[in-house]
Amino acid sequence: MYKILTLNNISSLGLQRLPREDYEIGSEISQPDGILLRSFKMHDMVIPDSVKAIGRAGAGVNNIPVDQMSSRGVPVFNAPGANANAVKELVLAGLLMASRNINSAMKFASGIEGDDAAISVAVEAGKKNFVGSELPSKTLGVIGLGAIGVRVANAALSLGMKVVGYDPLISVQSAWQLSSGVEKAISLDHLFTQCDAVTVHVPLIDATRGIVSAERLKLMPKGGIIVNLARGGICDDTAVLASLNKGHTSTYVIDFPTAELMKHPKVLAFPHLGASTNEAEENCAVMVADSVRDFLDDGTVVNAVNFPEAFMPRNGGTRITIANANVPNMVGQISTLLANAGLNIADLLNKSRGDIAYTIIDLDGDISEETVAAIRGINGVLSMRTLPSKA
Ligand SMILES: NC(=O)c1ccc[n+]([C@@H]2O[C@H](COP(=O)([O-])OP(=O)(O)OC[C@H]3O[C@@H](n4cnc5c(N)ncnc54)[C@H](O)[C@@H]3O)[C@@H](O)[C@H]2O)c1
Ligand SMILES: O=C(O)CC[C@@H](O)C(=O)O
Repeated sequence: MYKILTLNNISSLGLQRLPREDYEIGSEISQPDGILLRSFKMHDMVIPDSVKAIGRAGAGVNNIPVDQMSSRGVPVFNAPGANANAVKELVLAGLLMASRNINSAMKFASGIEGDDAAISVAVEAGKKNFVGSELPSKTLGVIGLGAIGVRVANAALSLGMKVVGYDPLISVQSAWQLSSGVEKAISLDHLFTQCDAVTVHVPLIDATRGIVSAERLKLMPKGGIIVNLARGGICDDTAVLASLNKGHTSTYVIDFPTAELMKHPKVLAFPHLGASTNEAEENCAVMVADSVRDFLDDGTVVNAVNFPEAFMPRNGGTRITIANANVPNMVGQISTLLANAGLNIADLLNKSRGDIAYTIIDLDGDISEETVAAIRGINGVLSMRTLPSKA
């Protein structure tokens, strides 16, 4: 029986992927084998040694101490692309709200008093204050062309916008999905110079912190719109507020409000709503529950942010899995210990990613406690699991 601790509400459709005869799930579980979460901040939490896998029902993993988990040989799974459409739709909503002054116009409308005739007069007199502009007359810059950025760029093109993209690390899959109509910016500065609106879709990491800076905001034409549904910190909020106050930037659409941002009239603050659709919550929960279950049951690794992909069909015998530092002769040392114990290797898979290597070995016999301890004792082994044979 595996124990799963949930740190946030996880869609029941996802939790149903973990059969109750094999999985105990709850928010108060001690010594869990796995953790499922959404935006819970794990950095200040003591993560029990019992934890073998962490599943983030979403895209961003900046709330999880991924490096610490890597050093313990614990994979962190996420749900790539599972909420991308939801975020894309809210980005488009934000762009439309900003370019048509929808928020201020609605506030104006809801403040009108009087009978129907008076309202009609006030509406017709007041609407001139909210004249907007149409998307096809504008250029959108998309920073980060991953699951969300590609969808935003393609959708904006289909709405008639000119679209300029920037992603020096774009994946082959994203490059295939990106419309050929999206122009490539040669640098971030190049992008800001050309764009009336800029939207960010990058993870919050050292390299992306503050990339929307005072200097870059100045490169944009007057009246620009900034959209940040990625993470607080990617835009320098102080610089954006200064630009709003000068009238250079017209609107800041943000999914990560702060006290200062919320009170600003030119800020459209959403309550971290990008992924909050039934569809996205279900997609994320199902995807990540499947990854955690496949890892706990079979040692399979799919959609981990810190481990290589690894899948080997079960051959029926005992399976061992080992995560170790990606240095020479680890597999050699492991197989020597198995041979010394008289164990035959029926099948073996070894993959690496960055500093981590991961090995799955199916054995013809049962492994003893002594051999497990000897493998765990090899310098560089981060974690080891023994999975019982499967009929
Ligand atoms: N508001 C929400 O509810 C919500 C929902 C989902 C995701 N997000 C945020 O959006 C981010 C992106 O999500 P995604 O699903 O598109 O992720 P993704 O991994 O598919 O895409 C991220 C892209 O950023 C690119 N990138 C990385 N560093 C870069 C840099 N320095 N400059 C330019 N590009 C860079 C990568 O190459 C990749 O293509 C997540 O990390 C998360 O923080 C927010
Ligand atoms: O879980 C959520 O509601 C938000 C998730 C989102 O921020 C993500 O990074 O996927």
